[in-house]
Amino acid sequence: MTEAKYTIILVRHGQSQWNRSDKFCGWKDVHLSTEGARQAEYSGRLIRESGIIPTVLHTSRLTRSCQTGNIILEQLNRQYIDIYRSWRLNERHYGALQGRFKSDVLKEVGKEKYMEWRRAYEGCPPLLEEADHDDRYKDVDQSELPRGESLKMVLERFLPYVNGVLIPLLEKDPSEIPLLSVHGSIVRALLKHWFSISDEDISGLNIPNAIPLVITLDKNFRPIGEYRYLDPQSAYVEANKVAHQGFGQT
Ligand SMILES: O=C(O)[C@H](O)COP(=O)(O)O
Repeated sequence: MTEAKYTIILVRHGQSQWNRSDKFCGWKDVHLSTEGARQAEYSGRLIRESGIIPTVLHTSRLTRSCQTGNIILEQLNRQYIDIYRSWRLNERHYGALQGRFKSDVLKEVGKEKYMEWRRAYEGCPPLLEEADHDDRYKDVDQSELPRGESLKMVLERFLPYVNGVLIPLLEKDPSEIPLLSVHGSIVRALLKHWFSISDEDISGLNIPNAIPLVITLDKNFRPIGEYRYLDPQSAYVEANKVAHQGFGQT
């Protein structure tokens, strides 16, 4: 049997205020809703009960991912651990759809286009004229900042973080357990990459808010078995709600 060498915990942030109102969010810096903060607490409890205790936190530069990570660490009484933050862990940039109600976009462009923009691996939403030149991205080569992205583009900008930060940290100390408090598209991109999910199948994968999932890797950073949610039943129910966003039924 292949020996497990590394363990990684991934979690999508808790419900944001725009998740609650079914608006495209992307790089807009929307905070957690009250329910989202409660979900993040639950996430922390699940991790505590699993006994898989993170030793380092990675977040994006978006507040909802930072808030979720902080709440989880508070639940674990581990607010002292190191935190790494990067724009490369940001949600997929939703281009000109950001701030629009999902139901309005669905009505306007029809189901096929709507699903292509939301879920097709190479489906890219209409681009913004200008990238987000926010202070938090001041150290980033401005030509790298997206104006809208497909999941494929997310994977391309996220992999340098996996190979340049995440993996080297684990190689240095294999006992580290990183917690990635991130976004739906980052979780989808990472699962696609590590579990070789096809372009077609990835379009059917939806990620629930704030249900942690655990991945075990061998010494060559190849996954062992399947990834597993710490609360599979809730993950199933909540992922189904995500799938139906915009359709007026949850
Ligand atoms: O950015 C957003 O709007 C959400 O976090 C993800 O939205 P999606 O599930 O429609 O891709």
